[in-house]
Amino acid sequence: TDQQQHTDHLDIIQVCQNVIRDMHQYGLCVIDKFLGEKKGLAVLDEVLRMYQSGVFKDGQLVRNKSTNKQDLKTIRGDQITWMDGRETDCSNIGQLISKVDSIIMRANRMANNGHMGDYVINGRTKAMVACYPGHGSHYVKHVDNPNQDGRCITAIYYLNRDWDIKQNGGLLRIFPEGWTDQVADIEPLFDRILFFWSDRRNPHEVQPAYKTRYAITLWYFD
Ligand SMILES: O=C(O)CNC(=O)c1n[nH]c2ccccc2c1=O
Ligand SMILES: [Fe+2]
Repeated sequence: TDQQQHTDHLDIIQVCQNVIRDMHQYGLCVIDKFLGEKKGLAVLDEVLRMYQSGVFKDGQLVRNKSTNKQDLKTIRGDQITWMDGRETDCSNIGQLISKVDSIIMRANRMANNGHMGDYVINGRTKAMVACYPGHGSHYVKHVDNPNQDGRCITAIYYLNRDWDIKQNGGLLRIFPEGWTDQVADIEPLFDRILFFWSDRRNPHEVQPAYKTRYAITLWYFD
């Protein structure tokens, strides 16, 4: 209905204003209930089906001090697969990607007074679907784009229902440059999306996860 389209349109504008404000103030932005339960579950189903089909590349081997003993054991880190969202039976992932695209592109236009970091976003990577298989799999502290490879915004959509950070770990901790002794702790909760500047302003780490942890990441270029 055009009433529904009207409210959807207002939602998008509201979301874009939040993204512009938070990116300008904090260099990061978290939005919950991004797709809504129904569409979020549809995306999760497609990711789980892909994971079962074995298309994910095996995560790199990570040496990991085991919790109790000091001996080093190797565990598998993140397992990933790349997709453009046009694959068969992945239309919901495709719709997610289009929604993130429209928000980033619109926010970039709306913030023409350089409030989206003075970038002119003109493209993005494919979508990287990542699975941390649990058993302590993690990602060491890093910067996504340390050497000006063109990526300026990281967008991560999380798919983890009933995630209990105390039991399951897998916290994303960002160490925003310029924040003295403060960090941003982001739980990888279902239907949550996170945006942050991809460069040295946002070193971050994925803390050890003890339950399978899924996320879809897009990097936008300027
Ligand atoms: O999942 C998260 O909360 C954050 N995740 C990351 O920062 C992250 N960053 N860079 C990567 C590069 C290759 C494969 C996986 C990754 C990866 O999960
Ligand atoms: Fe990262």
